[in-house]
Amino acid sequence: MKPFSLDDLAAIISARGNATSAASYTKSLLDAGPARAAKKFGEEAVELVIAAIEGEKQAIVSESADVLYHLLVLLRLGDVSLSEVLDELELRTSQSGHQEKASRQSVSR
Ligand SMILES: N=c1c2ncn([C@@H]3O[C@H](COP(=O)(O)OP(=O)(O)OP(=O)(O)O)[C@@H](O)[C@H]3O)c2ncn1[C@@H]1O[C@H](COP(=O)(O)O)[C@@H](O)[C@H]1O
Repeated sequence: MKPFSLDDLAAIISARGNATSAASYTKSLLDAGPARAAKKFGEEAVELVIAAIEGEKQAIVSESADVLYHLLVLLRLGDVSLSEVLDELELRTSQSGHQEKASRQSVSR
C-alpha cells in the first residue's frame, strides 16, 4: 500500500469543502476564513515550540501533525497548492541557507 502523504491529506481537506460544518471540523475552519485558521495554526505552532523545548518526542510528533494539518488548511484558504510550496523549496536547493541570506543582505545595502 502507498504510504500516506501530505498530498493525500491536502486532497481530504479539499474534499471537505463540500461537507457540512456540522459533519466536518475542516469545513468549519474553511468557513470561518483565514483569520481563524491562521490563529489555529499559530496556536498549534506554539504548542510545537513548547514540545520541542521540552524535548518530548511523542508530543513533537503529535504537535507537528497538528501544525501540518493546519498549514494545509491555510494553503487551501489561500488557494495555494502544496506543489507550489514544494517548487519553492526545490528552487532553494540550488544554494545553502547562508548563501541565500548573504544575497539578501547584499541587495538591501
Ligand atoms: N489531521 C487532522 C487534524 N489534526 C488536528 N485536527 C483538529 O484540530 C483541532 C485542534 O485544535 P485544538 O487542539 O485547539 O482543539 P479544539 O479546542 O477542539 O479546537 P477549536 O474548537 O479551538 O478549533 C482539533 O479539533 C483536532 O481534531 C484535525 N482535524 C482533521 N484532520 C484530518 O482531516 C480529516 C477530515 O476531518 P473532518 O473535516 O473533521 O471530517 C480527518 O479525517 C483527518 O485526516
